[in-house]
Amino acid sequence: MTDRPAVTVRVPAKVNVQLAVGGARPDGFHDLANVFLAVGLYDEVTATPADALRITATGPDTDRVPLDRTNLAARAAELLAARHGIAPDVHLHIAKDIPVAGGMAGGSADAAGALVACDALWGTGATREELLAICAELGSDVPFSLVGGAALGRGRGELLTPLEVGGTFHWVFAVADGGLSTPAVYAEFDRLTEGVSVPAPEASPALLDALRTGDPTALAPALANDLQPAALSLRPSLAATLTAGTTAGALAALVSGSGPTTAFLAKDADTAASVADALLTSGTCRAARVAAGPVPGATVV
Ligand SMILES: C[C@@](CO)(OP(=O)(O)O)[C@H](O)COP(=O)(O)OP(=O)(O)OC[C@H]1O[C@@H](n2ccc(N)nc2=O)[C@H](O)[C@@H]1O
Ligand SMILES: Nc1ncnc2c1ncn2[C@@H]1O[C@H](COP(=O)(O)OP(=O)(O)O)[C@@H](O)[C@H]1O
Repeated sequence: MTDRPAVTVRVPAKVNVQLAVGGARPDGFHDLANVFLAVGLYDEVTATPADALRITATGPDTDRVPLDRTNLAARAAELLAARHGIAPDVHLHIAKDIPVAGGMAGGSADAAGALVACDALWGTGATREELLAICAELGSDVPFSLVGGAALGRGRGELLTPLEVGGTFHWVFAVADGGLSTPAVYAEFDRLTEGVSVPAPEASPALLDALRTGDPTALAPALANDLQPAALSLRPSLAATLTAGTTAGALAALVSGSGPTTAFLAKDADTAASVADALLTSGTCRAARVAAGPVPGATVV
């Protein structure tokens, strides 16, 4: 154990403003055109010197977060330590605010946060390229949690091209009871598209233009999630949440990634606040959170 000071890293959630899904690949993954936007809901990962690897977590629903070595933050610490030939001795505390298993990449955020925090604590001096390679090994969404902002993810989502965004978009996120398993949602996508020829996934030019100009009224009709029918099939009650948000004045509504969190684009911050109130009153969700994006990725605080 050393007397190095603790390092805290703040990492944002994401919403997929477009999630175009291709057919299943031989390795079981799906090729994507995944347009990520980082939004201002955050987990914080604090790395403190310790005699062994230990994970703790506080926040809503942390009873559903594994505290053993299957936690993505623990796996991140182990991968970084192994590459540098050191023991992964660290206490990682996760202050969770991103919904668990909610389609907002909370576990990926914790993995990226743990990587940056351990690199700083241990002085391993990993390059950006090395960090991105470890992120891709940990999960398809983890590289984006590291970089934040907005990006197009190709391949299984890990091959990122940063995107220009010309303004701030205001969102409401309706948190559902319980989570949805990402593999189960992709499997339901496969079931629903069986016998159908699934086109190669492509980013929508209209959507990329709307991001560039920062215009929410242009972004709204371009929002698209190919996993939404699968998420709704597994969780039909989400349809009522989507309707409650658009009735309350959201420009558009969609399932966030694999769900079950639903995302509502508002024209401004005031509208987002009133849509959040209406969603809560509707009784169709457990919590409603407002957040804006884009925001930066994993950042030492
Ligand atoms: C759907 C998305 C949209 O951004 O995120 P969530 O909404 O779950 O946060 C991602 O594709 C989830 O990424 P992530 O959660 O990192 O997935 P991984 O750990 O890499 O893979 C978990 C499982 O999801 C499926 N999977 C994931 C990515 C991909 N391109 N094709 C897939 O089929 C596979 O069944 C895989 O075994
Ligand atoms: N640090 C972590 N935080 C949350 N979940 C984690 C973490 N590490 C592993 N998991 C597991 O990953 C699953 C997916 O969690 P999460 O990343 O929050 O959702 P999603 O993939 O929908 O964005 C959880 O159900 C949990 O079993």
